[in-house]
Amino acid sequence: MQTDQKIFETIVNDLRTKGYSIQPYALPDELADALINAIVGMDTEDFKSAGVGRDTLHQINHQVRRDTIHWIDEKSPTGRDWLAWMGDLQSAINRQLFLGLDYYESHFAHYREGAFYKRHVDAFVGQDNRVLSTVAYLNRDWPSDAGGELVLYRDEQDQTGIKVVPEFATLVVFLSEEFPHEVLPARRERYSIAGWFRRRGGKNTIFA
Ligand SMILES: O=C(O)CCC(=O)C(=O)O
Ligand SMILES: [Fe+2]
Repeated sequence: MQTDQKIFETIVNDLRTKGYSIQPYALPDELADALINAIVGMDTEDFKSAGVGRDTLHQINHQVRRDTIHWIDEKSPTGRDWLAWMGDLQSAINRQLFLGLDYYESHFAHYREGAFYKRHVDAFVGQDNRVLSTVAYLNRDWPSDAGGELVLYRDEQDQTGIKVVPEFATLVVFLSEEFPHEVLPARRERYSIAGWFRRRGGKNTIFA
């Protein structure tokens, strides 16, 4: 069992050398358990169809994504624990990479059987202040033939990508502007938390 600090250190080093990090068993068991219990215990009306694009461009596009989402806040103890843990990761990243991250937003996501999210980037150069994307998975014993993998592409040209199985407690972190990615159709219900570390009012210049 690795300590949180050790995991954060590995993530920081991965981000520095590759711009992304894939960490199985990253979330503390207790936290991941509380999160999956929270998500499964929610009513379906607590989840909204997810949109595409920001602000005025925000629209629901079922050709692009079919997940439903629920934003996480500090009202519940589990929400607080999650945001505190990601806050510790934010501090570790800022200490070593000087990204000046000052805000983290995240939502539960539920992909029903057959749901997907087509290839996209989470932020556009100069248009957004999303610096790092994060995805945490909450599916115990995900079968190898169940699909639902995240495919992370190294750049616009990459058509092969790196496949990530959405297995319980795995955490993925990557530079939002750099890595196109998609979610392949899942053959069973798929639960995750997608989130973004942001820097208000500033562009990402460190990796430019
Ligand atoms: O669930 C995943 O693996 C990725 C989700 C995603 O790309 C997003 O919500 O922007
Ligand atoms: Fe995404």
